[in-house]
Amino acid sequence: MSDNGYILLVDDEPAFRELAGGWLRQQGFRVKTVGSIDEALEAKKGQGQPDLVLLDLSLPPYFDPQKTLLSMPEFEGCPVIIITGHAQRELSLQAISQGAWDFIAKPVDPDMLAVVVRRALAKTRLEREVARLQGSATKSGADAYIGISDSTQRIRALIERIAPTDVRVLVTGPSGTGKEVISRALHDLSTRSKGPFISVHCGAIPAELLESELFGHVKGAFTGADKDKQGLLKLADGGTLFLDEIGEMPVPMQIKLLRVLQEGSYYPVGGRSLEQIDVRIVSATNADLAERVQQGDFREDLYYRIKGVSIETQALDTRPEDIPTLLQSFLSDLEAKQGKRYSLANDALQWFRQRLWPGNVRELKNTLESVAAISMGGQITLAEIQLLNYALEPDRPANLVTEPAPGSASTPVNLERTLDEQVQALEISLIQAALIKTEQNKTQAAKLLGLSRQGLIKKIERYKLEA
Ligand SMILES: Nc1ncnc2c1ncn2[C@@H]1O[C@H](COP(=O)(O)OP(=O)(O)OP(=O)(O)O)[C@@H](O)[C@H]1O
Repeated sequence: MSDNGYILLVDDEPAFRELAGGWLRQQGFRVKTVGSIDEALEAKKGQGQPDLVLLDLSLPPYFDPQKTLLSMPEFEGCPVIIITGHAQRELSLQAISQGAWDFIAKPVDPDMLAVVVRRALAKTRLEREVARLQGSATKSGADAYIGISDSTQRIRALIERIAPTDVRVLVTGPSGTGKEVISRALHDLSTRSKGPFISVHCGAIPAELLESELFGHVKGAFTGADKDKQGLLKLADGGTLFLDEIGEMPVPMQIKLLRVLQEGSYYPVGGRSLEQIDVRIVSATNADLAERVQQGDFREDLYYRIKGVSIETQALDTRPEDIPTLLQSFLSDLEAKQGKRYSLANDALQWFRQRLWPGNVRELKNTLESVAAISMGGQITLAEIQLLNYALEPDRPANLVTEPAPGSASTPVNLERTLDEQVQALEISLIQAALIKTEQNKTQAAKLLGLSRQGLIKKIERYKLEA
């Protein structure tokens, strides 16, 4: 079961602890229940700061209407939701004015509890992300890869783990999802960060030029080679060579690259003296390389050489919760660049969230920049979006909008059905939406959903979704 957040429930009624703890666990939260403030402090020592505290209002001395109403310095920075009896409504309102996030009255309605808890946790997540972004005016290292979704956070953690090692990395995922951002972050956090980061777009260089671009050439090697020229491999010496779109590298070139990776040396085109280099290779592709290997378009031995650790990015449409933080970060970049303030109206934010982004973050960023460019006084509203002729109707299929990813702030809560049943229903509707959008193209649909093609086919079979 996923970990949607860690909740500390403090209540002196054992029956309530058991019941509410059970409901919340069913919703995928990690819950620790304790009967007193002292036990809560002990729990904090053992298990660290919770993401949320649920506190029975009647527990002294933390709630004292005569003094500071709510004083929990030990839990600073973490939202506190007060649990009250009916008679304590006035006090609860006072507690909120003193900094509690919300209150909920006993007898507690499980649906309401889950909604209030999710809202509070979403707020903490956002606040932490804002603080993180503000703390890093120029984002570097893993922080440059922005977002709050589970998959983005996992990728950031992975970058931090593997960057300092010299392991080769293959970054896969749809176009515009930040594969180059990740590769750059791997370099910035590595021991090679003072060395060069050289990026080669293997698909953009004509096949006949790629060899001399990578290996360099000596004077007279071919018509037009009127002087010696260093290749990109040499330029990357002591640093990182980023091979973008490696899936598009012509097979004869793959053989030559394999030799370099095996031996750490190569001959420039037309040259006789062996060049030694020390580079870390990070590769990226939006193709399914394993499939290419099977089709004979990519050499298996090279595939295993470059693979090392794989990082897989997800299509933006599978993680819409990243959109607000990405927009916020891009707007701060624009502000820094242009020395101008921007603000994004709620209706505009909503529009960005409800649109599908087949071009992923690249398209999101470009659209935001276009809209910002024509905004009056930095105010970005639906009017600017309309002026640029974007359709205003949300184009995300209704079930993708109204049923956000499990664990996001507004997931509808239904305790009549088990968590597994609800997760399955959500999976089915997302798969159906992706198949409709891609006109039943399983490879595209799998990409959209951030699954492997094989993974999608298994799910289609399991849920009997074949048309
Ligand atoms: N998580 C992210 N955080 C910050 N910026 C991002 C993120 N993802 C993408 N971007 C931005 O989106 C644009 C495209 O990113 P990038 O070039 O890294 O994508 P890519 O996956 O390598 O695309 P392609 O496969 O087309 O080369 C860049 O401007 C990049 O800064």
